[in-house]
Amino acid sequence: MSTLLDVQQLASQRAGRTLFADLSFTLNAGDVLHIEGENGAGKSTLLRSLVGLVELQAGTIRFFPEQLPFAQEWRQHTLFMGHKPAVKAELTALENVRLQAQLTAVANVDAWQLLETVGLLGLEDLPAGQLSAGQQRRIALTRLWYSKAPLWILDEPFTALDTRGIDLLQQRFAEHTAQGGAIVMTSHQALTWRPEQLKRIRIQGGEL
Ligand SMILES: Nc1ncnc2c1ncn2[C@@H]1O[C@H](COP(=O)(O)OP(=O)(O)OP(=O)(O)O)[C@@H](O)[C@H]1O
Repeated sequence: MSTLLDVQQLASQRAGRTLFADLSFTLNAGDVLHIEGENGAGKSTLLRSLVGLVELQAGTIRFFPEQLPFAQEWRQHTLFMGHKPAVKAELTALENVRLQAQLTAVANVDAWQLLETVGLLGLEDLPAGQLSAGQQRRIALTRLWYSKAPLWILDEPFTALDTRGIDLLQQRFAEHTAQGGAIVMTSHQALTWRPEQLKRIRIQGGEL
């Protein structure tokens, strides 16, 4: 079974408070890792640490393949989505989808097809700032339908989605893992889909 991510003995502190310590896990092809914990427990900090956006107090993170230089490595290997949908309010839905594809250097993306997939056809010409929170989330999530990255790191991807949106996203997760991808995600909601290879970590008061 191929390993995509190996994390050993991570520790993180914020304002002198230990969020987590001695955190180790390995992600293999097909794995879904669900990070759970109350507000402020440190879930986002952990995901941001994995992609180098937050400094760690201790630990090692190894992405595979290892032969790539680090700066390129996680970008080519990993898709990271933070908890706020990264859309530009002044651009239309269609322009946002195209811009996201350009920024991730993916060519030949059919933006219209993506909008249809996520249920936004008919809204393509509206500025994203005039769309609802769930509709903006759907724009951001279109990346998941063309990403070639095997490892997805997703902070609260279900936020603001309705039931159909959550089902759609979980179907996409199932396809991704069936093709050998892996997912690390936070969510306050239990998954309604039961992945074959589900791992769970709960961060609570600095304990795991
Ligand atoms: N940039 C920052 N500087 C200082 N402290 C921070 C910073 N970002 C987060 N924190 C603190 O780190 C702790 C963990 O925050 P984090 O966002 O990781 O929690 P979370 O588990 O993702 O919470 P939520 O469920 O509310 O999204 C919080 O106490 C927060 O105040």
